[in-house]
Amino acid sequence: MTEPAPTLADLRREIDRIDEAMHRLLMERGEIIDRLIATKGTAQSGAAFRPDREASMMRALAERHRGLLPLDTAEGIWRVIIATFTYVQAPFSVHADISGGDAPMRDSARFHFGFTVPYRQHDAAPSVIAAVAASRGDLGLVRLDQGASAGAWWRRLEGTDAPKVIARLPFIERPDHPAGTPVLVVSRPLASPGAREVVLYSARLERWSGAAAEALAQLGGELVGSAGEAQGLSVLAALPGSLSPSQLAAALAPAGLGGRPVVEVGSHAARFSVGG
Ligand SMILES: O=C(O)C(=O)C[C@]1(C(=O)O)C=C[C@@H](O)C=C1
Repeated sequence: MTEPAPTLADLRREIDRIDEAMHRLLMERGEIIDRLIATKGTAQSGAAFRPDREASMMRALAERHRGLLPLDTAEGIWRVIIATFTYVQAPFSVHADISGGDAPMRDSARFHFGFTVPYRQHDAAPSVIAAVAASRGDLGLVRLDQGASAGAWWRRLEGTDAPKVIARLPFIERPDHPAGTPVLVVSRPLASPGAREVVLYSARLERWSGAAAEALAQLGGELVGSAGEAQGLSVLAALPGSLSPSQLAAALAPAGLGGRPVVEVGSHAARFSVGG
């Protein structure tokens, strides 16, 4: 005798059972977060965001994901869960540079931080960085694909107490990501060390040089920003964290590196992509 096919009501009961279990697990997750606040000392630091932990959680999610549910949805759900549990530990706002348009920045902010976290618009990156510097634990989002028109905003990150880059979004890169605008996340310097697989440096070049860009690429690095300044070019360079600033300086030498020291302005987890 073959089993009778389940009825619609049977299948809906299964869905209700799963939904209730998921909801109970989320509430249980909230209880763990409640205990974590004391262990982590969130109240003292005023900032709960741990980008290195989040990058590894998002990577694990992408690696185990299977089945009918699109990865976009699974990623979006967990972004909202993690961001909201960050927010309930210590409220923060997300400040976005919308000089290249509000829509992609709003999509990125909402996808990665949900709707509970306030979204504040700024007409340029320096104003985002100033807002972050004046806050206790806010995050700033600056677009990476605006070219020279955005100016050398990363120079505002120079100095020990100045905000720093702490993450690059999206955590899971892929073609057709629903919020795939490349964005750097800026915060006040983290109390605990963040991810350092990629370290970002601000430097001044005398001129543009293809040979320098090529040497940087051979080290596994890249120029992620450049903008003209009074004498030469201000650049934002990304370098694997295993390499030293002197290796960066040697790679950039064909471009006439100089005028001021190479300065670290932040770091983030290794970029991770799926598909494509
Ligand atoms: O692991 C932590 O430190 C947490 O605060 C928990 C949690 C999460 O909800 O999983 C929230 C915020 C952090 O950015 C990372 C992860």
